[in-house]
Parts: sequence; C-alpha cells; structure tokens
Amino acid sequence: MQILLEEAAAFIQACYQELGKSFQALDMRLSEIKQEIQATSTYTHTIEEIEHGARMAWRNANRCIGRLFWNGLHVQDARHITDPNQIIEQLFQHIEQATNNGKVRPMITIFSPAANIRVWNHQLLRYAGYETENGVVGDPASIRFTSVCRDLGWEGKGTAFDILPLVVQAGAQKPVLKEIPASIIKEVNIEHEAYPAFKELDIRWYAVPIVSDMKLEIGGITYNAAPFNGWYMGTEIGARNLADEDRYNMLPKVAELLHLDQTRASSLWKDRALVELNSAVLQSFQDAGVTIVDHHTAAKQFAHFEKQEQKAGRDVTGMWSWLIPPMSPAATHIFHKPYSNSIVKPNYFYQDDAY
Ligand code: HEM
Ligand SMILES: N/C(=N/c1cccc(CO[C@@H]2CCNC2)c1)c1cccs1
Repeated sequence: MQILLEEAAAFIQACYQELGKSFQALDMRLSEIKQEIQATSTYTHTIEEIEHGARMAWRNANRCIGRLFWNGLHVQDARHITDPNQIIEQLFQHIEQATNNGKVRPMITIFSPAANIRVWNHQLLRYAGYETENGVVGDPASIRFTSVCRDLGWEGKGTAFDILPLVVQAGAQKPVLKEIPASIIKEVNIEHEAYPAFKELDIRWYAVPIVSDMKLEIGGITYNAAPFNGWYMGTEIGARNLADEDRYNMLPKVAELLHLDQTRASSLWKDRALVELNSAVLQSFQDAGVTIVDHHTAAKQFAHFEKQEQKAGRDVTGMWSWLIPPMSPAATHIFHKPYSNSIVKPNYFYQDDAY
C-alpha cells in the first residue's frame, strides 16, 4: 500500500508537470488517489494518465533505438474489455490499425490490469516453427509456442511461413485460440533488384512487429496485457531473424546465389551476404510501401532524441549492447559513446511466460 502510494505519487507528479497541469490539479489528484488506494488497495488511471504514462514508458525503454517518436504513440484504452473473445477482436483491430495499409502507426492497446489477462503470443504476428525428422521448418524461435498451439487444437499448414494463431487467457479460464484473418495480415516478399535469384529463396516477412508478452508498469499499476508496435529497423529482419543460425539461417543460401567463396572466412562471404540480404529487406519493404528504417537513419534519429531530451532537462538512459545495431555498429555514433542503463519508470518489462 505504502509502496503503491509512493509509486503513484512519483508518477502523477512527473506526468502532471510534463502535461503542464496546475499545482491545484496535482494536489487534488494526489488526494483522490490516496483515498482510492485506502478504500480499494489500488487506483484507476485517467485516460490522460494512461496515455502519457505509456509514452513515458517508451521514452524510458533503454534498449530502444526508436525513441525519438515517443510522444506520438497512439494509445488505445481497452480496459473495459475483459472477455477473451472480445480481447481477440481488439487485437485484430490493433493489427489492422497499426498496419494502416503500410504506413505503420506506433500504437499500444492497454487491457484491464485487474482482469489478469495474458496474451500468450510473443508478437501478434509471428511464424510457426516445426521440428521434423529432417530438421526445423519455419522459425526455430517459435517451436515451443507452436507446439502449445497444436496441443490447443491448432493445425498449421507446415510451411516455413505459417502465421500463428492468437492465444488469449483471462485469469484461470481456458485459453482462447483464434486464427488471424488473412485479410488483415500484411507481408512483404523479400527480393533484390540486382539479383533476381533472390526470388528463388522464397523468403518473406510480416510488415508489423507487435510485441505482446511484455508488461507495462505505470505509477505502481501493472498492465500485463499491453501489446505495442512500432515499425521494423531492417537489421532486425535481415541481420537477425533471417540470418541467425538458430533462426532462418539464410546466409549460406544468399552466399550461394551470390557465388561467394564460402571455403574461407577471410573472403568475408558472411559480411557480403549480410549486406545484400539487408539491402533486399529495405528495398522490398520500401517498394511495398511498408514503413521501415535502416540502422543508419535510426541512429541519426536516436541522436536527435538525445539532443531533444537534453533540451527537456532529462537524462537519456540506454543499454549500449542493445542500442548498437547488429550490422556495422561502429558506423553509428552510438558505438562510440557510453550510456547509463539505469531503470526509470514508467517502463516496459519482461514477465514470466504465461504458458
Ligand atoms: C517506431 C519505430 C520503432 C523502432 C524502429 C524501434 C526499434 C527497436 C529495436 C531495433 C529494438 C531492439 C529489438 C531487438 O533487438 O530484438 C527495440 C527494442 C525495444 N523497443 Fe523499440 N522501436 C520502435 C518503437 C517502439 C515502441 C512504439 C515501443 C513501445 C511503446 C518500443 C519499445 C521497445 C522496448 C520495450 C524494447 C526492448 C524489448 C526487449 O527488451 O526485448 N519501441 N526497439
Ligand atoms: N521494431 C521493433 N522491434 C522490437 C522491439 C522490441 C522487442 C522485439 C522483439 O524482441 C525479441 C526479444 C529479444 N530480441 C527479439 C522487437 C518493435 C516491436 C514493437 C515495437 S517496436
């Protein structure tokens, strides 16, 4: 109780100061919250508080290079929805509205903190992973969740790019599983203007990353169902999801079609394959009219964010090892400076797996 009151007061003070509210408004709200906590052991955020709180949390996300746009986050208040089927409908709406025909809108949908709702998916859109006798088909990162979906009755087509169903659980009720309608799923075929052979790799990726397994903490209140999306930075797809050996492991196949010498590491065949794969990702998304940012532009935007925060009198916190991009990190300013990884709230945090 005391801790909740302290966390609430700290948040309200910062939030109301940033929103330019009067001292009276602050004072009134603080005593209102104090009474509510004393009466009910918790308190309810206003729309304004939850909207600015979610934006502050993005601004405080130490591992995020995309924070320049923190104050433009679209916030959907879904705290009134507690039925799992209606929650799934709300998640379909999130996918549709965030995708916005390719002009990706950074958005978060916040469900009730009291209804103990969990979205079991890591991201609303993600590919299935199947362990077969001749190796893994699809995304190895999804193997466990895919098998949980199959135990719940889901049957995937068995291809390397099967979009997984949504799984939502409210409290101790049975989880509800539902296939995402194809009409709201946007994907991009990865091709390369200079190498037509890229088409034969038959690779594609989904347009919008929507993280759905983290919790949002604002003023002592924990929202453990609060899916949020931005747009992709190209290296996430081209240098990690499609490149890692324990993901789609595409570098040898890309090197093959580029006729690179894979017998000597010193030929830098992996590096050449990485550059062309990442170039293909960027140009394919751009040609498809889907928002994406290259890691150099993203680093410049982050530099702008750092200056903007300094002007606002706030310290920038960050986690260097995550802020540097996985490709050509030393070609960005981030590599050449230190960041303090202190944790400021509101913020987004990992939580125990729901399954
Ligand atoms: C608008 C475009 C955005 C871009 C380009 C971007 C970029 C990134 C990248 C590249 C990462 C590292 C991910 C990884 O290596 O797996 C990241 C991490 C993160 N981002 Fe952003 N981001 C954006 C928007 C957002 C938004 C809207 C939120 C929340 C409201 C957010 C919150 C976070 C958080 C919490 C992490 C750390 C995730 C973890 O610890 O696993 N980002 N971001
Ligand atoms: N571009 C993005 N990238 C990510 C941001 C946060 C998390 C993730 C996925 O994180 C996984 C766990 C650690 N790496 C992969 C990806 C965004 C997703 C949602 C908002 S922006």
